[in-house]
Amino acid sequence: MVDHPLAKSRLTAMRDERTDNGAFRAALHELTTMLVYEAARSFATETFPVRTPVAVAEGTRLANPPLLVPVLRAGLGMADSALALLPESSMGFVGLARDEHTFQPRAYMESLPRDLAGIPVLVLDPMLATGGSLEHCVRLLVDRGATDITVLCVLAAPAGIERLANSGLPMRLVTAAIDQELNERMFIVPGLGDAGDRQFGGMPRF
Ligand SMILES: O=P(O)(O)OC[C@H]1O[C@H](OP(=O)(O)OP(=O)(O)O)[C@H](O)[C@@H]1O
Ligand SMILES: O=c1cc[nH]c(=O)[nH]1
Ligand SMILES: [Mg+2]
Repeated sequence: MVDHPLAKSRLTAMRDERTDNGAFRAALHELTTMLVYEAARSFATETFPVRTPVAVAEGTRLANPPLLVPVLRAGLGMADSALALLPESSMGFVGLARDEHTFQPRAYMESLPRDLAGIPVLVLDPMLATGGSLEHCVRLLVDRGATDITVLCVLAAPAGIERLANSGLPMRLVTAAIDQELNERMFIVPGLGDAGDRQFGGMPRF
């Protein structure tokens, strides 16, 4: 868990029901920068000589930049910030919409490299509620050969964390907070509402 005063203040802005869509997106962008910074702490690096105006120094770069995978829609609000910190990365996309009645994820888009063997993957989705959506997404990645998967969330519910842990899928979770529970509509409590709607507005589901 990323436990930092600045991360907490951005999360507080996102929770506040008075925060409008623009300010919500701005807080999510900034919080994502912090989450990526923390998640990248364990990324493998390699060194190489770099010439300064004075002498040669030892430079450092990521040995294997990760594939970024925002889960549409809500994960889109994390994509730009993640790519700004990891400009060498490529991006794939997964589109999932949770059914309002069954709470099962419905996949409507998938744009991923065919072979992910040897490629670290950073999944971006602000919300881990029941865990159905992220389990579906990570399974897609594992089916393509990914073994090094980090999931970046803003808020996680205990039920979702447990579901991912019990799935047996290889992944590491980085989150800004773990909330109490889910309500009868499977929303995180106290949570922040619907992270997609709060960024992009409500829309009729097709
Ligand atoms: O853990 P779960 O119970 O599966 O719920 C979490 C999912 O719900 C939200 O997406 P949503 O389905 O609302 O789609 P949206 O991003 O288009 O709003 C969120 O971004 C996750 O993907
Ligand atoms: O609380 C929740 C649960 C699922 N998806 C959201 O956007 N928010
Ligand atoms: Mg939503």
